[in-house]
Amino acid sequence: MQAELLIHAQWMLPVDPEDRQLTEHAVAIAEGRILAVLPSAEARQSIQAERVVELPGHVLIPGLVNAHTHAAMTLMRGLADDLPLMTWLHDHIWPAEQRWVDPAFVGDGTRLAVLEMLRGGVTCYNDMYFHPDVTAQVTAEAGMRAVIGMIVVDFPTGYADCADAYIAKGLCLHDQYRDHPLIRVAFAPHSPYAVCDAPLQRVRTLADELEVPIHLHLHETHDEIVQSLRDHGERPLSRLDRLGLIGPNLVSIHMTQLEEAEIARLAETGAHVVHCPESNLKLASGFCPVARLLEAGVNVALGTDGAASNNDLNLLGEMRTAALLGKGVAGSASAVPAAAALRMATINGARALGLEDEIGSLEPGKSADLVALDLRDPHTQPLYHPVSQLVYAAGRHQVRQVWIQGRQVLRDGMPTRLDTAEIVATAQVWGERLEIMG
Ligand SMILES: CSC[C@H]1O[C@@H](n2cnc3c(O)ncnc32)[C@H](O)[C@@H]1O
Ligand SMILES: [Zn+2]
Repeated sequence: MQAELLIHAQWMLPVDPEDRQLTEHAVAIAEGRILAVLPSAEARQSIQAERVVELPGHVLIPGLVNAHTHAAMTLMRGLADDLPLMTWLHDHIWPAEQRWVDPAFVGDGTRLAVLEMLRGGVTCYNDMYFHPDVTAQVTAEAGMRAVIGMIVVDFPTGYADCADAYIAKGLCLHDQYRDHPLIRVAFAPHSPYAVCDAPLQRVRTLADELEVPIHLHLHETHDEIVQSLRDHGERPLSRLDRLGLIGPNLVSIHMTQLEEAEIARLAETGAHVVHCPESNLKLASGFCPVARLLEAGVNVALGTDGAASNNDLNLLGEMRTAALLGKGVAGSASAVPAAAALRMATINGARALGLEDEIGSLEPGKSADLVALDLRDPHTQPLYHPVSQLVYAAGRHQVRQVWIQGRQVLRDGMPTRLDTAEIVATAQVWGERLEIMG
């Protein structure tokens, strides 16, 4: 068999249906796709490769999927800490966005986010932010994969002035990226409290027509439920159900407030949940019942949320937090085991975004989106189970090599297509501006 690239790793976690932990295996790649996953000894005999990479002491995993973020908010990292959601949003973040967010802000903030995520082994992210055309362009230039939100809110911003205008701009973006190999789009109405019934119904119709996901914040806090009961006489999930939005293309973010019947409804309709444990902890929003959702058969993915409420875009850290918090919330040490956390950060994210056939596991036919971490550091030794070291002990500095569609975007810890010094210097200029102008 001929391959362009053959990667031998000491350990491999393919995130296949059996959750295998492989030793001394190789991945053969051609035209950006995985041709085969096989024992290294066999690969050395049967595969003629143009390039061979040896990774002793490394674990090879599928690229991580950050299933919910606001990439450009990296420029607001640390701007308003230690506040509850509504104070944080209304008194700090939304005023700062009205003042500062323009295409230049989004371009520079997204570049910083893409750099941070690639260095942390994230190869695909699901975004919701203003000027998504800029987010898409910066991401594609960096060779990264993303699902870009066609955002909708009822209020005017520098990006659009009413819900119909947001939708119109989103549809242009959809047309622009129709056949792009790395960029997909999804509808991203902010939340049930920021979008009224008519545009939500329009989003549902268009999402069905275009076969794209609907990505929105949902049941993030107890206050959101109280407000919906007051304004609509029903809980947000019930309102969305009545409007026809609950189904297999719904990607619901947060879900910290859930009753048993609601969990059953999510399972029955095939809706997805994205758990953002660190943002939920930092804003004291509540606890997503991850173990109960998984048990009920709901697909649960993982997201960081934006860097203004986390404050990093570290999906390795998010896996660890999800595994630890999942046990605490369920009152069971066997809830959300390491392998489940890894599934949430890979294949479950891919499934939520409609990319399950393309990414999320190391299986023949899928895109070669791969991450290698060096586990020879003292704090990941000795090694009994690679998945345990990966989820409970490894850090982002151990991410050494990253490929997306077989193209190397991180080599020996250094980005191949981004200028780190320039991106950091630009972020510092924005920091000074935001700090001085208030
Ligand atoms: C319409 S662009 C996205 C919008 O969402 C805001 N945002 C960031 N994090 C959260 C969160 O956890 N809950 C609700 N809204 C959030 C962001 O600042 C943008 O305005
Ligand atoms: Zn969010």
